[in-house]
Amino acid sequence: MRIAARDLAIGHGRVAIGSGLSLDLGPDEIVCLLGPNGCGKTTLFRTLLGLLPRLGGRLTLDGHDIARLSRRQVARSVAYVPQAHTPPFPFDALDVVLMGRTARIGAFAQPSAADRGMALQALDALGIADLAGRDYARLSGGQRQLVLIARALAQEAPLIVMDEPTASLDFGNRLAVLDRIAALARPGAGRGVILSTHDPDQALALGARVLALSGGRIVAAGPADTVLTAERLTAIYGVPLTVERTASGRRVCLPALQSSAATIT
Ligand SMILES: Nc1ncnc2c1ncn2[C@@H]1O[C@H](COP(=O)(O)OP(=O)(O)OP(=O)(O)O)[C@@H](O)[C@H]1O
Repeated sequence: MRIAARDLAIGHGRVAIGSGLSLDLGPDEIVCLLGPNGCGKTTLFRTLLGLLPRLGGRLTLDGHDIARLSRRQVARSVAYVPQAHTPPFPFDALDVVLMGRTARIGAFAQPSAADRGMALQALDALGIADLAGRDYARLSGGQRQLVLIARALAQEAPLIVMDEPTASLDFGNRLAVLDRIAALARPGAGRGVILSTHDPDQALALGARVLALSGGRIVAAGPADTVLTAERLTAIYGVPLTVERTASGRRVCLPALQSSAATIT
Protein backbone atom coordinates (compact mmCIF):
# COMPACT_ATOMS: atom_id res chain seq x y z
CA MET A 1 0.00 0.00 0.00
CA ARG A 2 1.35 3.43 -0.96
CA ILE A 3 0.00 6.89 -0.49
CA ALA A 4 1.19 9.41 -3.05
CA ALA A 5 0.60 13.15 -3.30
CA ARG A 6 1.56 15.12 -6.37
CA ASP A 7 1.47 18.88 -6.58
CA LEU A 8 -1.07 18.84 -3.77
CA ALA A 9 -2.72 22.08 -2.65
CA ILE A 10 -4.13 22.15 0.88
CA GLY A 11 -6.17 24.59 2.91
CA HIS A 12 -9.39 25.38 4.70
CA GLY A 13 -12.39 26.35 2.61
CA ARG A 14 -10.92 28.49 -0.11
CA VAL A 15 -7.99 29.64 1.99
CA ALA A 16 -4.86 27.95 0.66
CA ILE A 17 -2.26 26.95 3.27
CA GLY A 18 0.18 25.12 1.02
CA SER A 19 0.71 24.09 -2.57
CA GLY A 20 3.01 22.12 -4.82
CA LEU A 21 3.30 19.45 -2.12
CA SER A 22 4.51 16.03 -3.21
CA LEU A 23 5.16 13.03 -0.99
CA ASP A 24 5.23 9.24 -0.99
CA LEU A 25 4.84 6.78 1.85
CA GLY A 26 5.00 3.02 1.61
CA PRO A 27 5.86 -0.04 3.72
CA ASP A 28 8.93 -0.01 5.99
CA GLU A 29 9.34 3.76 5.66
CA ILE A 30 9.30 6.52 8.23
CA VAL A 31 8.75 10.09 7.11
CA CYS A 32 9.13 13.01 9.53
CA LEU A 33 7.22 16.15 8.71
CA LEU A 34 8.96 19.19 10.15
CA GLY A 35 7.98 22.83 10.07
CA PRO A 36 7.23 25.80 12.28
CA ASN A 37 3.94 26.36 14.13
CA GLY A 38 1.04 26.99 11.81
CA CYS A 39 2.84 25.94 8.61
CA GLY A 40 0.12 23.39 7.80
CA LYS A 41 1.27 20.01 9.15
CA THR A 42 -2.11 19.07 10.63
CA THR A 43 -3.89 20.45 7.56
CA LEU A 44 -1.71 18.25 5.34
CA PHE A 45 -2.40 15.18 7.50
CA ARG A 46 -6.16 15.78 7.52
CA THR A 47 -6.02 16.11 3.74
CA LEU A 48 -4.04 12.85 3.41
CA LEU A 49 -6.69 11.12 5.52
CA GLY A 50 -9.47 12.39 3.28
CA LEU A 51 -10.94 14.43 6.17
CA LEU A 52 -10.35 17.73 4.35
CA PRO A 53 -10.86 18.15 0.61
CA ARG A 54 -7.71 18.97 -1.33
CA LEU A 55 -7.64 22.27 -3.17
CA GLY A 56 -5.64 20.89 -6.09
CA GLY A 57 -3.23 18.23 -7.31
CA ARG A 58 -3.39 14.45 -7.03
CA LEU A 59 -3.72 12.24 -3.98
CA THR A 60 -3.85 8.48 -4.39
CA LEU A 61 -3.84 5.28 -2.37
CA ASP A 62 -2.29 2.52 -4.45
CA GLY A 63 -3.16 4.56 -7.53
CA HIS A 64 -6.81 5.18 -6.52
CA ASP A 65 -7.95 8.77 -6.06
CA ILE A 66 -8.62 9.17 -2.32
CA ALA A 67 -11.56 11.49 -2.99
CA ARG A 68 -13.35 8.55 -4.65
CA LEU A 69 -12.82 6.16 -1.74
CA SER A 70 -15.23 5.88 1.20
CA ARG A 71 -14.12 6.88 4.73
CA ARG A 72 -14.10 3.20 5.60
CA GLN A 73 -11.93 2.24 2.65
CA VAL A 74 -9.41 4.94 3.58
CA ALA A 75 -9.51 3.90 7.26
CA ARG A 76 -8.60 0.34 6.32
CA SER A 77 -5.43 1.63 4.69
CA VAL A 78 -4.48 4.69 6.74
CA ALA A 79 -4.78 5.01 10.53
CA TYR A 80 -4.63 8.33 12.35
CA VAL A 81 -2.97 8.85 15.70
CA PRO A 82 -4.02 12.27 17.00
CA GLN A 83 -2.45 13.99 19.96
CA ALA A 84 -3.62 12.39 23.20
CA HIS A 85 -6.37 14.42 24.86
CA THR A 86 -8.47 13.49 27.85
CA PRO A 87 -11.86 12.18 26.65
CA PRO A 88 -15.04 13.56 28.24
CA PHE A 89 -16.38 10.04 28.95
CA PRO A 90 -14.79 7.22 30.91
CA PHE A 91 -13.39 4.43 28.75
CA ASP A 92 -11.13 1.52 29.55
CA ALA A 93 -7.90 1.59 27.54
CA LEU A 94 -9.12 -1.62 25.85
CA ASP A 95 -12.35 0.13 24.73
CA VAL A 96 -10.27 2.91 23.16
CA VAL A 97 -8.19 0.35 21.25
CA LEU A 98 -11.36 -1.51 20.18
CA MET A 99 -12.52 1.71 18.47
CA GLY A 100 -9.77 0.98 15.96
CA ARG A 101 -11.75 -2.09 14.88
CA THR A 102 -14.66 0.12 13.71
CA ALA A 103 -13.16 0.42 10.23
CA ARG A 104 -13.27 -3.38 10.03
CA ILE A 105 -16.58 -4.24 11.71
CA GLY A 106 -18.77 -1.16 11.12
CA ALA A 107 -19.74 1.61 13.51
CA PHE A 108 -22.71 -0.15 15.10
CA ALA A 109 -21.59 -3.80 15.11
CA GLN A 110 -20.54 -5.38 18.41
CA PRO A 111 -16.86 -6.27 18.54
CA SER A 112 -16.34 -10.04 18.51
CA ALA A 113 -14.04 -12.08 20.74
CA ALA A 114 -11.57 -12.00 17.83
CA ASP A 115 -11.72 -8.18 17.79
CA ARG A 116 -11.02 -8.08 21.53
CA GLY A 117 -8.15 -10.49 20.94
CA MET A 118 -6.71 -8.18 18.29
CA ALA A 119 -7.05 -5.18 20.58
CA LEU A 120 -5.26 -6.99 23.40
CA GLN A 121 -2.57 -8.08 20.97
CA ALA A 122 -2.06 -4.46 19.88
CA LEU A 123 -1.65 -3.36 23.52
CA ASP A 124 0.77 -6.22 24.06
CA ALA A 125 2.81 -5.26 20.98
CA LEU A 126 3.36 -1.86 22.54
CA GLY A 127 4.29 -3.34 25.91
CA ILE A 128 1.21 -1.99 27.70
CA ALA A 129 -1.07 -5.07 27.98
CA ASP A 130 -1.32 -4.36 31.72
CA LEU A 131 -3.19 -1.12 30.98
CA ALA A 132 -6.14 -2.88 29.26
CA GLY A 133 -8.59 -2.50 32.14
CA ARG A 134 -7.40 0.92 33.30
CA ASP A 135 -9.45 4.10 32.92
CA TYR A 136 -7.98 5.82 29.84
CA ALA A 137 -8.58 9.30 31.28
CA ARG A 138 -6.43 8.47 34.31
CA LEU A 139 -3.43 7.27 32.33
CA SER A 140 -0.34 9.41 31.94
CA GLY A 141 0.12 11.35 28.70
CA GLY A 142 2.73 8.85 27.51
CA GLN A 143 0.52 5.87 28.29
CA ARG A 144 -2.43 7.51 26.51
CA GLN A 145 -0.28 8.15 23.46
CA LEU A 146 0.76 4.48 23.38
CA VAL A 147 -2.91 3.41 23.70
CA LEU A 148 -3.76 5.58 20.66
CA ILE A 149 -0.92 3.96 18.74
CA ALA A 150 -2.32 0.55 19.79
CA ARG A 151 -5.70 1.69 18.41
CA ALA A 152 -4.01 2.39 15.07
CA LEU A 153 -2.41 -1.08 15.16
CA ALA A 154 -5.79 -2.70 15.89
CA GLN A 155 -7.12 -0.91 12.81
CA GLU A 156 -4.65 -3.07 10.83
CA ALA A 157 -3.93 -0.22 8.46
CA PRO A 158 -0.56 -0.51 6.73
CA LEU A 159 -0.01 3.27 6.83
CA ILE A 160 -0.09 5.30 10.03
CA VAL A 161 -0.28 9.09 10.27
CA MET A 162 0.81 10.48 13.64
CA ASP A 163 0.26 14.11 14.59
CA GLU A 164 3.03 15.15 16.98
CA PRO A 165 3.02 11.83 18.83
CA THR A 166 5.57 13.04 21.37
CA ALA A 167 4.10 16.48 22.07
CA SER A 168 3.55 17.14 25.77
CA LEU A 169 5.43 14.01 26.82
CA ASP A 170 8.27 14.06 29.31
CA PHE A 171 11.76 13.11 28.19
CA GLY A 172 11.47 9.42 29.12
CA ASN A 173 8.05 8.94 27.53
CA ARG A 174 9.21 10.77 24.42
CA LEU A 175 12.03 8.30 23.98
CA ALA A 176 9.76 5.32 24.76
CA VAL A 177 7.18 6.41 22.17
CA LEU A 178 9.90 7.11 19.60
CA ASP A 179 11.34 3.66 20.19
CA ARG A 180 7.93 2.06 19.57
CA ILE A 181 7.49 4.08 16.38
CA ALA A 182 10.85 2.79 15.11
CA ALA A 183 9.71 -0.77 15.92
CA LEU A 184 6.39 -0.30 14.09
CA ALA A 185 8.11 0.60 10.84
CA ARG A 186 11.02 -1.83 11.20
CA PRO A 187 12.07 -3.50 7.93
CA GLY A 188 9.74 -6.37 7.09
CA ALA A 189 6.85 -5.19 9.28
CA GLY A 190 5.07 -3.89 6.19
CA ARG A 191 4.06 -0.61 7.80
CA GLY A 192 4.76 2.95 6.83
CA VAL A 193 4.62 5.82 9.33
CA ILE A 194 4.47 9.55 8.73
CA LEU A 195 4.74 11.71 11.83
CA SER A 196 4.99 15.39 12.51
CA THR A 197 7.41 16.66 15.08
CA HIS A 198 8.94 19.90 16.26
CA ASP A 199 12.19 18.12 17.08
CA PRO A 200 14.61 17.60 14.16
CA ASP A 201 16.68 15.29 16.41
CA GLN A 202 13.83 12.80 16.24
CA ALA A 203 14.16 12.61 12.45
CA LEU A 204 17.91 12.07 12.85
CA ALA A 205 17.42 9.42 15.58
CA LEU A 206 14.83 7.53 13.51
CA GLY A 207 16.95 7.70 10.35
CA ALA A 208 13.77 8.97 8.73
CA ARG A 209 13.11 10.66 5.46
CA VAL A 210 12.35 14.30 6.08
CA LEU A 211 9.80 16.62 4.57
CA ALA A 212 10.22 20.19 5.74
CA LEU A 213 7.29 22.55 5.23
CA SER A 214 7.73 26.28 5.41
CA GLY A 215 5.78 29.15 3.90
CA GLY A 216 3.32 26.71 2.35
CA ARG A 217 6.01 24.87 0.37
CA ILE A 218 8.24 21.85 0.85
CA VAL A 219 11.64 23.40 1.38
CA ALA A 220 13.57 20.18 1.94
CA ALA A 221 12.95 16.51 1.20
CA GLY A 222 15.28 13.56 1.64
CA PRO A 223 17.17 11.49 4.22
CA ALA A 224 17.45 13.30 7.57
CA ASP A 225 21.21 12.90 7.58
CA THR A 226 21.71 14.81 4.35
CA VAL A 227 18.77 17.21 4.42
CA LEU A 228 19.04 18.54 7.97
CA THR A 229 21.89 21.00 7.69
CA ALA A 230 22.49 23.89 10.07
CA GLU A 231 21.71 26.40 7.30
CA ARG A 232 18.42 24.77 6.41
CA LEU A 233 17.24 24.37 9.99
CA THR A 234 18.18 27.97 10.74
CA ALA A 235 16.16 29.09 7.71
CA ILE A 236 13.13 26.95 8.67
CA TYR A 237 12.95 27.87 12.34
CA GLY A 238 14.35 31.38 12.16
CA VAL A 239 16.84 30.84 15.00
CA PRO A 240 20.55 30.06 14.72
CA LEU A 241 21.17 26.30 14.96
CA THR A 242 24.15 24.04 14.52
CA VAL A 243 24.31 20.34 13.65
CA GLU A 244 27.14 18.44 15.27
CA ARG A 245 28.38 14.88 15.33
CA THR A 246 28.68 13.12 18.69
CA ALA A 247 31.56 10.83 19.68
CA SER A 248 29.33 7.85 18.85
CA GLY A 249 28.79 9.19 15.33
CA ARG A 250 25.21 10.47 15.68
CA ARG A 251 24.23 13.84 14.32
CA VAL A 252 22.40 16.13 16.71
CA CYS A 253 20.90 19.56 16.37
CA LEU A 254 21.91 22.22 18.88
CA PRO A 255 20.70 25.75 19.45
CA ALA A 256 23.15 28.60 19.04
CA LEU A 257 20.92 30.97 20.98
CA GLN A 258 21.47 34.71 20.67
CA SER A 259 18.58 36.31 22.50
CA SER A 260 18.38 39.24 20.07
CA ALA A 261 18.09 36.94 17.02
CA ALA A 262 15.24 34.79 18.33
CA THR A 263 11.71 35.96 17.57
CA ILE A 264 8.53 34.19 18.54
CA THR A 265 6.05 33.82 15.68
N1 LIG B 1 -10.45 24.75 10.78
C1 LIG B 1 -9.70 25.74 10.31
N2 LIG B 1 -10.25 26.73 9.58
C2 LIG B 1 -9.50 27.74 9.08
N3 LIG B 1 -8.16 27.83 9.24
C3 LIG B 1 -7.56 26.87 9.97
C4 LIG B 1 -8.29 25.78 10.55
N4 LIG B 1 -7.41 24.97 11.20
C5 LIG B 1 -6.20 25.54 11.05
N5 LIG B 1 -6.28 26.67 10.31
C6 LIG B 1 -5.15 27.55 9.92
O1 LIG B 1 -4.34 26.82 9.01
C7 LIG B 1 -2.96 27.10 9.23
C8 LIG B 1 -2.20 25.82 9.43
O2 LIG B 1 -2.62 25.20 10.62
P1 LIG B 1 -2.13 23.77 11.03
O3 LIG B 1 -2.84 23.39 12.29
O4 LIG B 1 -2.26 22.85 9.87
O5 LIG B 1 -0.59 24.02 11.31
P2 LIG B 1 0.50 23.11 12.05
O6 LIG B 1 1.73 23.16 11.22
O7 LIG B 1 -0.09 21.75 12.33
O8 LIG B 1 0.71 23.92 13.40
P3 LIG B 1 1.33 23.47 14.82
O9 LIG B 1 2.76 23.09 14.59
O10 LIG B 1 1.22 24.74 15.63
O11 LIG B 1 0.47 22.36 15.36
C9 LIG B 1 -2.91 28.05 10.43
O12 LIG B 1 -2.77 29.36 9.94
C10 LIG B 1 -4.25 27.87 11.10
O13 LIG B 1 -4.65 29.06 11.74
